[in-house]
Amino acid sequence: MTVDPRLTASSDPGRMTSSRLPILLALVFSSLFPVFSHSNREMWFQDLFPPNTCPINAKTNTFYGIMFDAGSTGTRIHIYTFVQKSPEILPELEGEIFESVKPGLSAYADQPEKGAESVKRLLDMAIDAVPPHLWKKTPVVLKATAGLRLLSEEKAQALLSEVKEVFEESPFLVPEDSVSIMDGSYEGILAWITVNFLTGQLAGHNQHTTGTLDLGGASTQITFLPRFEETLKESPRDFLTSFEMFNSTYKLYTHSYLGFGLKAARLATLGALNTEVADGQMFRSSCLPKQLEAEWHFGGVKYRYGGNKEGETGFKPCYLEVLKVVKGKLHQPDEIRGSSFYAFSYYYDRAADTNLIDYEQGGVLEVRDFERKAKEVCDNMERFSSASPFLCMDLTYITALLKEGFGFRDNTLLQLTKKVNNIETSWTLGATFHLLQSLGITY
Ligand SMILES: O=c1[nH]cnc2c1ncn2[C@@H]1O[C@H](COP(=O)(O)OP(=O)(O)O)[C@@H](O)[C@H]1O
Ligand SMILES: [Ca+2]
Repeated sequence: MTVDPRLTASSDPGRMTSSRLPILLALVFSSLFPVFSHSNREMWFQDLFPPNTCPINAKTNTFYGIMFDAGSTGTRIHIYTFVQKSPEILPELEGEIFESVKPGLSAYADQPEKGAESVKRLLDMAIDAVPPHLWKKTPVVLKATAGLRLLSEEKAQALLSEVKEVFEESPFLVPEDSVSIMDGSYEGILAWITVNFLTGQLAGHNQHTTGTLDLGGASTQITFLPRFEETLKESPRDFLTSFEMFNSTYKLYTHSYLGFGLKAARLATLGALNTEVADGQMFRSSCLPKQLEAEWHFGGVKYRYGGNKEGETGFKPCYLEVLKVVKGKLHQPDEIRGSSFYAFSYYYDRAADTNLIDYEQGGVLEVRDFERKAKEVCDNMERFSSASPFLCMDLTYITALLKEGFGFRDNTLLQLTKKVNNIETSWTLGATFHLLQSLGITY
């Protein structure tokens, strides 16, 4: 078994990223709202917060937003702190407290109360982190992604309503719709907002925004701002979404492919996705070590899997297996071939696991680096036997997804990033902006 490095990184309860982003964020905010001056300072507030709550006479104050990411492999809490030092100065995103638990909510499909308990444990951290006098003004929201999308409506609803109860028993502000399954297109858009906000790209006129690639356990998203008319014309209608934030409208290309997350892809490669699993049934693959036989739990189901005892193993046969999962299944927008993208989640984790990038710093890779590493691992499985038995399959899937799925070139650049200025590159920050905007919360 490999240790998910994110687990160790996040096992320090109450870790507060000490980062302050005053300069960058003040820059971003002021460019987003360039007409700011003492006399028209309401201008930017009106965009972020409705005028009736504009803190024109507010003194220095801090406000918080709590966003839960109920992912397919884990549940995470992000507690964001914003500081507004004076009415003349724009609020700053001061920091983030981040913690996670495994497994994700969908693993509690048959025990919704237990699932809600895992949320409660994380929420208790927020009770410690947010000063009591601000509890009532601090919104708490949970958005679930692909894990819950794959459950039956009934099981998903049971989990969500247990979580809602936990929220309602808490001292925080519980907005309407505080617990829901997020639409896949929002997942992509909000991650794009987060990354481009944190890197200061939203400050200009959308000239240099960067596309984002998120590879979750159960689904994967691709999002970018099209530059060419062709892309707008040639893309399926539901891949293009207009989204308003910070007083700008972004017409983004975004799509979430359900069942194409890394762990769902393992099952698809094994031929076990969306099938009734018979008792004791064994799923074999040339992407796994020959002698391997083991069990794996995902989404509340137990799978038995193993290597091709007699048959072939290695990169070539593995690539052919994986290709069946992606070939012809994804839309390939021409314009992305020459662009560079930010990539995170499992792209990051697997690159870090195999020393393609530094775990803390991240790095820049070409698509072909994943292929090179996949060959190295798959053709020498015994050398990598201490790592996850799925390492070869995962790297091969990432290679096939990028090349044959999305149609990236071998030399397309990927910026692997886990954090920007000490803030997690997660859709949750974009979602928190959206939340604050809709609630008109400032302190
Ligand atoms: O806040 C975060 N920052 C960076 N990576 C994250 C964060 N939250 C989750 N991840 C990454 O997301 C991946 C797991 O995907 P997830 O469980 O969210 O599945 P899903 O998106 O398909 O529901 C892992 O690579 C994990 O490290
Ligand atoms: Ca996710």
